[in-house]
Amino acid sequence: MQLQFAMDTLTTEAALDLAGKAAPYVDVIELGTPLIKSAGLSAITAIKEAHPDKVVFADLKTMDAGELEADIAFSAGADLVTVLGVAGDSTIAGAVKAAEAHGKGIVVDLIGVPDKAARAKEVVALGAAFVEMHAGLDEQAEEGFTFETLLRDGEASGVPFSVAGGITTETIEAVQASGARIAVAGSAIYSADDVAAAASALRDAISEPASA
Ligand SMILES: O=C([C@H](O)CO)[C@H](O)[C@H](O)COP(=O)(O)O
Repeated sequence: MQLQFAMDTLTTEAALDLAGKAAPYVDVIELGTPLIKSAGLSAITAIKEAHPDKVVFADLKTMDAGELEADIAFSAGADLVTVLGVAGDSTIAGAVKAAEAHGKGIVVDLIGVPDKAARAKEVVALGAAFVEMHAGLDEQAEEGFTFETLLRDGEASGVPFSVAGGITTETIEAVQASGARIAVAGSAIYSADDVAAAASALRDAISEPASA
């Protein structure tokens, strides 16, 4: 299983600093939605130029204009771009068309999708590289939140999936056991006093070596 670092910070400078500290321990560097909205597409270019050996993930969460939005993110340097699973099939198909033109990939974020396992099958059939079983920051803050359902949905989907939703060193082993391709960790790394140590601890908690 691979480790993805989601940077929900607001400036390119902060993102470059975080990425520099965490990069030795992670496979995928994600520019979070708030970062891209705040700093713009140039933040994607800056991260890719600083880390050309890493997979750069642009969390656009596109809902419409799939081909256009994906195209501008790939042109800026992204390797993977997200489209929302609640978007229409034509939006996802358009984003996949842009990915094919660039030789890159679309990830469908299933945040807010009621039946994640069923939608996962549909969007992979449309050409998505994989899906993200995701509970967002607001859902995580709701009373009684548990991400166990994300793991069950991932297993039930039968398609390649990542998991995001407040993953920590205490929970990452369960994510791996679910068969996830990638564990996405944001606040567990960027909110830590020692960012490098937090990323390293998550890496150490993954028992199998990183694979492509
Ligand atoms: O995608 C995310 C969220 O919607 C804000 O952009 C987070 O990056 C994702 O949830 C991972 O972060 P943590 O939940 O803090 O691990």
